[in-house]
Amino acid sequence: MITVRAPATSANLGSGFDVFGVAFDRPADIIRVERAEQTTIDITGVGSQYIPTDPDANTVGAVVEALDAPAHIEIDKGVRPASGLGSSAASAAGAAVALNELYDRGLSRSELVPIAAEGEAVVSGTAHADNVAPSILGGFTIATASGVESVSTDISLVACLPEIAVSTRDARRVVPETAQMAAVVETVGNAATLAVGMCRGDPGLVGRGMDDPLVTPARAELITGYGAVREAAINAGATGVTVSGAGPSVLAVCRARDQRAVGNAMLTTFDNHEVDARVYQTQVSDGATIL
Ligand SMILES: Nc1ncnc2c1ncn2[C@@H]1O[C@H](COP(=O)(O)OP(=O)(O)O)[C@@H](O)[C@H]1O
Ligand SMILES: N[C@@H](CCOP(=O)(O)O)C(=O)O
Repeated sequence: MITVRAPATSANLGSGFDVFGVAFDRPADIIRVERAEQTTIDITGVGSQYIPTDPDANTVGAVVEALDAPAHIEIDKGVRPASGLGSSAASAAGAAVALNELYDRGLSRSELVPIAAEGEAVVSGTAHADNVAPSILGGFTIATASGVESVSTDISLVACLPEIAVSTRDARRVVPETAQMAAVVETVGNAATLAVGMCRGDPGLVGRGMDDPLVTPARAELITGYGAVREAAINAGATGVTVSGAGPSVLAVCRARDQRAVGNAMLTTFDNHEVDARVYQTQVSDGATIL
């Protein structure tokens, strides 16, 4: 049996829609795989009652197909589904790393990224790799059609998960199909600023580079209290705030000393809007580990 811990992730980071991602130190999914004639899936943990065990509908099933690696797969969910924290991706990433090891396929971590992304196509309709890349490689990742880059960095994060479910498939439907050139120029500038900030470990630059006029405004509408939560986090010291992935989690970047205040401000503000929430104080961390 092979056991892998695959971390939650946050994709987009505002200006990097479908491209940027970061790995968290927690929460994480635990994936156990054993060789079998037929693929079967058992699921426990947070939100497991909402996740299909049919391999054709579960993200890990697509990974089994792509690696031709039938197995009995146990998924212990630490990452709530429909959270904006890469829940479906964590399972796919963990399965890719685990099955590659179990069947001795010899693929590199980078080669596993497009394979795990096939799982995302099952649930959201698009094989976007911006969650599976950091869950497999760790750090801050840039996933494009021509490959994936990863840098490790020391950046503090606060992710606030409200008790609202937003499916990635639904949240992709509100993404505008066209964009004004001025908004594209602004976004490119912000994305470049963010990438430099990650490389320098500078939360001020990362936060400044998170602003996004293209996708985030439409997604923010799906999250009760988003505007007020964002403002409260900034007032508490966050250097940037955006929708995490497709939502409903809200992601803040800050200095380590401000993490607690930022998290409390976000929780209190969701509570003022009668939304229960929980907070993860985390930092950009390593990718999947074989235990
Ligand atoms: N292994 C899995 N883990 C989590 N969700 C899964 C898995 N396989 C399929 N799903 C389905 O994917 C959807 C959640 O994925 P998604 O909407 O992308 O949310 P998230 O942002 O949490 O990844 C749910 O409908 C869930 O049933
Ligand atoms: N780029 C994707 C990311 C979805 O992330 P998730 O954590 O919500 O699954 C998108 O924005 O649709």
